[in-house]
Amino acid sequence: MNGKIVVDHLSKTFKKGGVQAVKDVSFKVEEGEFFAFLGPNGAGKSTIVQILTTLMNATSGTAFVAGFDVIKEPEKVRRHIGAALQETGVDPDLTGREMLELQAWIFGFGKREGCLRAEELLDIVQLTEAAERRIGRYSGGMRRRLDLALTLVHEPAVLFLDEPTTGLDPSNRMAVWEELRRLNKDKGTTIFLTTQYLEEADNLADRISIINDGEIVASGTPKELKARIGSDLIALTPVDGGDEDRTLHLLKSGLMDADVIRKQEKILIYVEEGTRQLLEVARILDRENIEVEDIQLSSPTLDDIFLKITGEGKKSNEQ
Ligand SMILES: Nc1ncnc2c1ncn2[C@@H]1O[C@H](COP(=O)(O)OP(=O)(O)OP(=O)(O)O)[C@@H](O)[C@H]1O
Repeated sequence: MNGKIVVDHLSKTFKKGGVQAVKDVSFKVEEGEFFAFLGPNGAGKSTIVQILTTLMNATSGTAFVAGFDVIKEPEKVRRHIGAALQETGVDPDLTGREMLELQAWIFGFGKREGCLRAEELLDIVQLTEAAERRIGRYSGGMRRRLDLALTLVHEPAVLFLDEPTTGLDPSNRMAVWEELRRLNKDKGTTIFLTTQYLEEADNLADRISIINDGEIVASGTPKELKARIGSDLIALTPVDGGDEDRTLHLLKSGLMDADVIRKQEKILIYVEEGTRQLLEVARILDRENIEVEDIQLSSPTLDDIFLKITGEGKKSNEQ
């Protein structure tokens, strides 16, 4: 089973609107790896997934999935992948079991084999009890789990999941996570997942690429990325804006190993040990008579991470 993905200088410009959704993107996913593309709305995640799953052509560049060229050998690619995309076509009048049996038939299973496979998959995604219910009556979480089961019918070497847990409640999200981990560890399935949730990528992926505005802006293991961005964020708002330059300067020089940046009226400080550093921040503010309206300690959001990474990009370009 060759579960590798190799993407080289891939670009996509939509004729309609002239949007360059993917800009010269290159990356590799190793066989058996759990890889996540993390990015906000409109970053280009779905476009890349559509190209890799042969549903759309790239404008330039090459992509190989499971050893086959997505442009020249789309049928071979399709035979080796499973894809749970954002808009999947399931018939709401069929039951979960019927839909799975139909999918098995599409993939060339005989009747008996198809029934057995459907039974097995219903159990895996915990839908056995809802097997005889019409899909139209499934909850959002059940639909996602059925989508997942449908992609697994033919035991694909590579699984593409486009935002598989968007809109799910926490318990259903956990159930999907569990299943994905199991598939990756026990069956060695290569998983390519897109998400807007930092927590999801962090929990599941061996490696993450952060994508923004069609470009990969950072890649690494969750640990490497977190080390780069700091695991905690202190955000403070000086009263009436204060003397921002002075405050920024004092914090930068007073805090070792912290990144201090400005975001509108706030000052953001990325640190490793937030609680300890919060005390130090308070000491500096007090000593220098800087009044603040608000000070908060939290985990960085995706927005904060982009701001930091794109800010770093600018700095290194200027050097
Ligand atoms: N068929 C299309 N025609 C024209 N522009 C498109 C088309 N599909 C996507 N785009 C544009 O390409 C860009 C990337 O969209 P894409 O759907 O790949 O982003 P995404 O990261 O998957 O976002 P989301 O998380 O919202 O799904 C956006 O600016 C989008 O408006």
